[in-house]
Amino acid sequence: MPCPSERMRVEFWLILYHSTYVVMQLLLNKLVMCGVQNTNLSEGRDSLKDDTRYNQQGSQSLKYLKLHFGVFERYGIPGPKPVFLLGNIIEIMKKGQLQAIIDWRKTYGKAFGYFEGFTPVLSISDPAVVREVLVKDFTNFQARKPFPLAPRKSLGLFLENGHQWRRSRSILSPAFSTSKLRTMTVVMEQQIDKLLQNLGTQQDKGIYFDIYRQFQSLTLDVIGRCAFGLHTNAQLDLSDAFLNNIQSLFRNMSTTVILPIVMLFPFVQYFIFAIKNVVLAIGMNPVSWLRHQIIEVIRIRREIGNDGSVTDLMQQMLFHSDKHQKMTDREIVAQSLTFLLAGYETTSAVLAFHCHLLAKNPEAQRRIRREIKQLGQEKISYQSVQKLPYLDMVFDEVCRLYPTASLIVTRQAAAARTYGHVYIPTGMNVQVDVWGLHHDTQFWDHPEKFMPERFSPENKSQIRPYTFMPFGAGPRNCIGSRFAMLETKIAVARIIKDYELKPANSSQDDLNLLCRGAIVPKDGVHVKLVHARNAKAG
Ligand code: HEM
Repeated sequence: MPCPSERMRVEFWLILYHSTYVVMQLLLNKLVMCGVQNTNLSEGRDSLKDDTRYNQQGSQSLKYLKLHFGVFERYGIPGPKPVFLLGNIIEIMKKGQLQAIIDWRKTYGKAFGYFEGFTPVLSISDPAVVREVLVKDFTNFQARKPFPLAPRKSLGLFLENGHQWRRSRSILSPAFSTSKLRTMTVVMEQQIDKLLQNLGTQQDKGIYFDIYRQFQSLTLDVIGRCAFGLHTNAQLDLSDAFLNNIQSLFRNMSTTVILPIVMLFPFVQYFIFAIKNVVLAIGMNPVSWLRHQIIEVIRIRREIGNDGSVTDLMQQMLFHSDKHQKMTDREIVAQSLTFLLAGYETTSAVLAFHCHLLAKNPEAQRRIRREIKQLGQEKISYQSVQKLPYLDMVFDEVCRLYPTASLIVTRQAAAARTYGHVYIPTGMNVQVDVWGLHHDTQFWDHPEKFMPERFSPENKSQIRPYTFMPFGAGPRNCIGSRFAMLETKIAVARIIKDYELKPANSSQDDLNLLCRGAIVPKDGVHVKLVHARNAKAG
């Protein structure tokens, strides 16, 4: 049942929709094509543009819209019936995007179509089709689904497409090489020391506290320092300006009223950009604040120059040896923002999900602790964390149960394709339903149970390819996956070595989840820490 505030939100949107409808009608004829361009469904050989009915009636935008909203029906793709102009946005807003997709998958199966407002999306959770889209036929699915409200220029790696994406990916990939990661681990370890100090204070108090908040500060300090040499101090100072601006950016993302409007009427973003530029110019926006900080870092780093002593992401962008590979300041700002946000949000959620599941599974904690003991005096570091096979299994199982980035594995078809029974029209947006794949009883025994043994070396080889993808797959997979795994494993190993995690409420089996790009624990993860030497021996 939606809570009253959610209901009020839905009602607010309906009223807003009706009151703007008349105005929209006046604008529709001229502007509908701008919106349609956003989905690219009108571009391509067998798309709507080639549809004979569209050609006869294309000049009449209302009839065009009917064809647009009939795309799945026309191609025999099952899915929830879209409401004219609203698509399936009401259900998405009522339940949240993740829950809506989970429910639709139960009804319509492994390939179904829905409308994110105006944008048609084909959800896929058939591993054979997923393999084609993400890997084998990647050249046809290089682009991501457009993100409503994405800036028009300087998108950053996550949203870039085509030549720009290839260029950025080739410049940025070396920043995550094994030797660079080894260097970054030293910075991670220093920040994890601070986390442990903070946890020590919480343990002394003997109270339940939200450990997710601690992880948000940790991951910001880690990515800030490892990637840009930024001296954020989010762990020791909760009023750290970086932390506050990033938190308000994500808060705005999940509560903004603008996003659903743009989903319904993509052309509205052209007006919003004009307003946004004014807002940015007067510096009232967290993005604007973050941009200014990054510009300042660029200035300082240029002044210091490249003495070869720092080899982070910023250095990679500023001082690339190949002059054709040098990035403009505008590009550097966009890439930096992308990495700052990606590094902060996903990893902190994954750390929090680890604590939630480990707190409920004390035997798993004991096994990790025993494994760490076998390291003897060896410090938990880049090398030693690779020698903890059970921790690896736990990491995979946590990411299977809570694939925090499952809603961002999207692509757009450059040309139409048919794989088995699944037809993907030109320009169609494809959402790989990672959550559905990770929780499918066809591929996993008791998928809702926490069972790290599924990922033991013997069992791992039995896992069907493309049913487990916490970091996506193919050439566009997560560029920061090894960085995130290292940070998570070192932090979890250090915590479990010293502390036993106790769940705040053992009867609360399911976390409330919130989708705001990544899937995060809505109300945090509340635990209590008991010093490991006082915990019951296993
Ligand atoms: C546990 C933490 C993380 C998870 C679960 C995660 C997951 C993902 C997923 C699922 C994708 C989309 C892949 C696809 O479409 O096939 C992605 C893309 C991306 N991730 Fe991560 N990520 C994590 C941490 C990070 C970190 C720490 C960074 C940066 C240091 C990062 C930077 C990026 C970027 C830039 C992309 C876009 C890649 C492209 O389009 O070429 N991620 N991530």
